[in-house]
Amino acid sequence: MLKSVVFDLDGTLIDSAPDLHRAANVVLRSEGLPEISFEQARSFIGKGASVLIARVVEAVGLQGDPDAHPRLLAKFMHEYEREPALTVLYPGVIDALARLELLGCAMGLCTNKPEAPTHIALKHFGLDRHLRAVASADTLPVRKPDPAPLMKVMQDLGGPGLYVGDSEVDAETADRAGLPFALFTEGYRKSPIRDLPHAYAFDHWDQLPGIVAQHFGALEA
Ligand SMILES: O=C(O)COP(=O)(O)O
Ligand SMILES: [Mg+2]
Repeated sequence: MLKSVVFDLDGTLIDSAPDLHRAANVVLRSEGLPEISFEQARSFIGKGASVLIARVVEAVGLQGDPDAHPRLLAKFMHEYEREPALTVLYPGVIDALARLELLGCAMGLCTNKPEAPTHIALKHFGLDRHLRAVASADTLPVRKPDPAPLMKVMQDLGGPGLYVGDSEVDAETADRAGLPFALFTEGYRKSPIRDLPHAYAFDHWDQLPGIVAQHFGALEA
């Protein structure tokens, strides 16, 4: 039986908040504006770069300036499209992906990070060799929580399966796609675990192969 497993990227496979925070503050400094805190940056992640910069613009009180968003977003993309410097894989990710491969899973990615930095990060961390299909924020005209990118990745893998992510956006996306959701609890969610609809939850990647085996085993039984 087909075992499709699709992952979110930021806050799920990689802890990228430090690089996103750094890039946002490089932009703010270039504008002579006050920097944002790490906690602010972390809370702005989830709906892609454009929304992150909209929140930055609001945080520094520039929402009245119509040029601020496009200008800061262009600077941010320039700053962010480079090799990750402060980003790390969550512990156990590579082992878990190797074990999922042994279980015969077809794996893919559905992220709200734009294509260019997505592919730089996947290659940097050696994740690309495990992922047969990828949808980023700009792959389709719509992005998460619209279910279309997730459904496209599942289709590219051969059929529906499990979505694994860390946020409110991911839980909503899986729900709208009619797919089961596994919540990684150590990412960038803002709500309590119980408020995010999920079939499974895990706080360390060494738990995921067991969850996946149980999920598809139950379907086979
Ligand atoms: O870059 C973002 O805002 C979110 O990215 P993610 O969908 O991989 O969590
Ligand atoms: Mg995420």
